[in-house]
Amino acid sequence: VWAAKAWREGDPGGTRAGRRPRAGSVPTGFLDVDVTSAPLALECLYTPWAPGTDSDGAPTPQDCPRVFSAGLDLTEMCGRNPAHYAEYWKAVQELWLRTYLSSLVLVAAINGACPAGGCIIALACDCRVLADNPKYHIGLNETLLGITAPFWFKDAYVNTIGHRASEQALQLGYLFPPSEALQVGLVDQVVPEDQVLSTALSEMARWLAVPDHARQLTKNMMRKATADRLLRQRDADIQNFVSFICRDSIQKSLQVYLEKLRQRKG
Ligand SMILES: CC/C=C\C/C=C\C/C=C\CC/C=C/CC(=O)SCCNC(=O)CCNC(=O)[C@H](O)C(C)(C)COP(=O)(O)OP(=O)(O)OC[C@H]1O[C@@H](n2cnc3c(N)ncnc32)[C@H](O)[C@@H]1OP(=O)(O)O
Repeated sequence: VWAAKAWREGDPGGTRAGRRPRAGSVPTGFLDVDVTSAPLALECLYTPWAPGTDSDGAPTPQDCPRVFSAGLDLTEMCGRNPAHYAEYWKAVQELWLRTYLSSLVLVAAINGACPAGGCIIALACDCRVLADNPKYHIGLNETLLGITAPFWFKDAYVNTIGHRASEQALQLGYLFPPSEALQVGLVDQVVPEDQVLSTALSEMARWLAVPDHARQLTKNMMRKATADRLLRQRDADIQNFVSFICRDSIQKSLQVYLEKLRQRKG
C-alpha cells in the first residue's frame, strides 16, 4: 500500500512503516509509524500478514511475491488466551481505523493474493490497482474458515460493492479473480503485473492533484459514519470477538483450516 500526503512537502526519511509485530503488540507488521504525522511524503505500509515475513526485519513487497496479504495471522487467533485475543483485536481495529480515516491518499498496489484482512486493508485505501493474474484473488473468505466477518468488514464491503453482491460474496466466502473484482467494483483497475506500481503511482498523482483540504474533508464526510459505527462500539466488538473466537467449535475450525494450508504446501 502506497501512501502519499504531498510530494511537494518532501520526505524527511523515506519512511518505511512495516515491521514484524512484536509479540502482543500491533498485529500486523504495520503502522509502527503514526501515519497522521506530517510531513510524510511517501510511506510504504505493509499489510497484515504474508508468508515469509516472520523475520525481525521489515518485509518488502518483494519478500513475499504473489501475496499482497494473506489476511490476519491465524496463529494469533488459535490456542491463545482471552487477554491475548482482546489485545490482538483492539490492534486490528486500530489498524483499520487509522487506515480508513487517514487523511493521506492511499493507493493499494495489489500484487498478489488478497484475502480477508488483506482485502479489508485494500478497501480502506482510496483506490485499488490489482495485477492481472488469475491466482490473485481478493475478497472476504471468512465463512470458509468457519468464522464470520465482523460488521465493520461487512460495512466496508457493502460501501464498495453494494448490498446484494456483498451478501452473496460474504455468505459464500467468495474470492474474486481480477476480472470479476473489476466488474463488481472491488478494485478500480486491473493491469499487467509489471504495471501495477506505475499505475498506482499515476493514480496517486491524479488524487494528489486535487486540493488537499477539499479532498480530505470530502473523504472524511464519506467515511465518518462507517468509522463512527465501530468507534461507538469498540469494546463490545472486542468482547464479541473474544467470546466468538474462544468457542471450541471455532478454535477447531481454525485449526483444521491452518492444517489444510500447511498440508497444501507440502
Ligand atoms: C455472530 C458473530 C459474532 C461475533 C463475530 C466477531 C468477530 C468476527 C470473528 C472473527 C473474525 C476474524 C477475521 C479474520 C480475517 C482474516 O484475515 S482470516 C485469514 C484469512 N486468510 C486466508 O484464508 C489466507 C490463507 N492463505 C492462503 O490462501 C495462501 O497461504 C496464500 C494464497 C495467501 C499464499 O499461498 P502460498 O504462497 O502458496 O503460501 P502457502 O499457502 O504455502 O503458505 C505459507 C505458510 O503460510 C501459512 N499461512 C498462510 N496464510 C496464513 C494466515 N492468514 N495466517 C497464518 N498462517 C498462514 C501456511 O499455513 C504456510 O505455513 P507453513 O510455512 O507451512 O508453516
